Amino acid sequence: MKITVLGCGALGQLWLASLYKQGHEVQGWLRVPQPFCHINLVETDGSVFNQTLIANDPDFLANSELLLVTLKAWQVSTAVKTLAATLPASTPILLLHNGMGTLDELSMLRQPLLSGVTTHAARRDGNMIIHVAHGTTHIGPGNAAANDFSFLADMLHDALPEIAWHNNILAASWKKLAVNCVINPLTVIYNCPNGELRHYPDEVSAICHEVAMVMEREGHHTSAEALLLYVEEIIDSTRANISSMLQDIRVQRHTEIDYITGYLLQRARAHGLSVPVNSRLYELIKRKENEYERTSTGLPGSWN
Ligand SMILES: NC(=O)C1=CN([C@@H]2O[C@H](COP(=O)(O)OP(=O)(O)OC[C@H]3O[C@@H](n4cnc5c(N)ncnc54)[C@H](OP(=O)(O)O)[C@@H]3O)[C@@H](O)[C@H]2O)C=CC1
Ligand SMILES: CC(C)(CO)C(=O)C(=O)O
Repeated sequence: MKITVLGCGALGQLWLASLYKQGHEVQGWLRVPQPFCHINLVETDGSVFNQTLIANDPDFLANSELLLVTLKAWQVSTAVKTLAATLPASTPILLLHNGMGTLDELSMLRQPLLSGVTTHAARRDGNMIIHVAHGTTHIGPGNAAANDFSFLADMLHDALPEIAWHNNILAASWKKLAVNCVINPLTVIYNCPNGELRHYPDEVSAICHEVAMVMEREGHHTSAEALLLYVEEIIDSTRANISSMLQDIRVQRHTEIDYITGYLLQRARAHGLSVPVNSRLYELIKRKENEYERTSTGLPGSWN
């Protein structure tokens, strides 16, 4: 299959390497256009994959059979809209990122739109990408045109297992959103690895209660207790991790808070619900972000 991967960071390079090894024709798409991108990946077993692939070729894009988007949530909408003008109307676009809200931002696209969340872990170390842990990628249709694309799950599974297809991907996206609403802002506030959140059970529980309330109103069957159990499991299984939001704050990068807690607040407001614990966390993270972004311009607006 001919595939363009938009965003050649940690997840992007992992997918480019995996798809290339499976025999697919792949190109990367970089923010600053270049004819080639370099893939330097250290696999979980220590093996190294080095390959130079073509990049930013508009003819390749115009003939692509899949656009795989591995950008941060706040980078997605503008970049995808730009590429969608060249992409065939029948080519599916798969969004893989933390947070929610991009499907709404891209609802005008004519292409089949899919979305997904993953528990694979990869991180940058200098000019290398380290595949830290294998996981499962949950994907499903994000608009009606994508309902018939479950065959993509098999193709992607052969390249980078596990892949799970969901007819209702929003349920999986909300579960991941709940995890990120808890772990990401709290690890920033306490400046700690994920596992230390075990010392803050009241806050973890209060966030889960608010998220469960909003999820129920959105039509997803859940309970605060079920969410709490799930979040506690992830806190334990990722106990040594530095969350992506804490990493972003530490190096003064824009965070995904607008698409995580910000999205929750937006949906809560639409249902007339009050979520004071999450509102406070949102304000605290935005204040930290503003401390280093005060002078910069051109960043996307927030949901709030
Ligand atoms: N890494 C992981 O283990 C996991 C990541 N996720 C989620 O997946 C998403 C991607 O994460 P990750 O790969 O770690 O992020 P990275 O920041 O490593 O990768 C994003 C890449 O996109 C590039 N980029 C930014 N804007 C554009 C643009 N307009 N056109 C082309 N490229 C662009 C960035 O380049 P530059 O830096 O030059 O701007 C960067 O290389 C995030 O939502 C993250 O939360 C979820 C689970 C696990
Ligand atoms: C699951 C978790 C919290 C793992 O660190 C994550 O998705 C992140 O850091 O963004």
